[in-house]
Amino acid sequence: MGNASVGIEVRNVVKHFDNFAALDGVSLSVAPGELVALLGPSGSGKTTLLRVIAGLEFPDSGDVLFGGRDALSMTARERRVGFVFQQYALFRHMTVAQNVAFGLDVRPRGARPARAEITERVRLLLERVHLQGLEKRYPQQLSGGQRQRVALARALAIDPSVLLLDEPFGALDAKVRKELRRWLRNLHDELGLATLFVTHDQEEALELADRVVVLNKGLIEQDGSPQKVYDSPATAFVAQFIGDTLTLPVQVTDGQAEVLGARFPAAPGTPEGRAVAYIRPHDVSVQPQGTANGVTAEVISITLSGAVLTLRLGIRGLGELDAIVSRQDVQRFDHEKGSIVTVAATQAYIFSD
Ligand SMILES: Nc1ncnc2c1ncn2[C@@H]1O[C@H](COP(=O)(O)OP(=O)(O)OP(=O)(O)O)[C@@H](O)[C@H]1O
Repeated sequence: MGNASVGIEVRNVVKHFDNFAALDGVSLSVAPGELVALLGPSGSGKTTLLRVIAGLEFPDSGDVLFGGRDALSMTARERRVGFVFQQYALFRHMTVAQNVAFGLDVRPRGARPARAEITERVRLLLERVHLQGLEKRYPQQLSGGQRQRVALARALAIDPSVLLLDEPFGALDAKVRKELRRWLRNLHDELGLATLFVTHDQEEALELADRVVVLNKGLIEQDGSPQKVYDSPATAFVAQFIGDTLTLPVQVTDGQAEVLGARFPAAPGTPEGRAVAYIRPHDVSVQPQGTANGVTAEVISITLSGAVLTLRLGIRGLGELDAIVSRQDVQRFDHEKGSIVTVAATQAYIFSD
């Protein structure tokens, strides 16, 4: 270990497959020591962007810089990218130690460290990913989470200049994913590399990253802190993609629209007239009828979802809407199936139709 970490800069990258623009002019940067999540739905271009950065795909136009140097003129090997894939990345017929050593073993003789040095490096790497003692196991003798940690150790073995992770926890169950998220965050902080982490899981992106870049159809919709992306979605796509939003039709007048009894500003540039309000179930308040401003609704069902309850509400003329409320509120207000309640939005995002 020991090569200085470098930042990644992507400038206006375009990549077509036939006539289809997988990347349609993408710019982003990842500073040394920064962990950036690239978040987007399936097919939005996330993997393509990682492959362009890694040197596995060549862009039609645009630039990729590592530490200010033109990376497009370097081969994939010269870029020294640590890459972790979603799954199937380990060699089944090789032990854990052989898998981790792979990137060093395949180097030409002059550039290959001595056997003893490789063995020692593998030992240190396995310690770093908390898998010491498992050198002789084969991948099928490991849990999914352990396999991905081996994959990370293998990516680190080449002493990478940057780290690219393509849905590394995508195939794991929710509990393991959460544990590995924290573990990865700590490891990233120790390493101080520029890390770009691809995910389609908004919760993972918001919890893990210093910055979230939302990609849709080959274009960046928003690039900002997790809080900014969550609290101030820049586009209708981000509003809809983050936070399990519900939509309601609204009318914009004087740059505002009434949503469930309260007025909220429309996004800058939203034309007057028909528009769409995006509301998160957490931003819907449910009170006993007549005790607050809002609209009248009927509780259609109540579902327990962990520490909170989801109330499905029927609003005449508008349809159905979910509200997430605390158990205390449900008890305090005595909400039950069939109750008539007053519903109000505490936050809403309004974009053109
Ligand atoms: N080699 C290729 N040839 C043709 N089309 C491709 C190729 N690679 C990717 N694409 C297309 O480019 C688009 C972006 O693909 P990409 O794999 O980058 O998306 P993604 O956001 O990583 O999706 P997922 O989350 O499903 O992996 C998709 O429509 C895909 O079908």
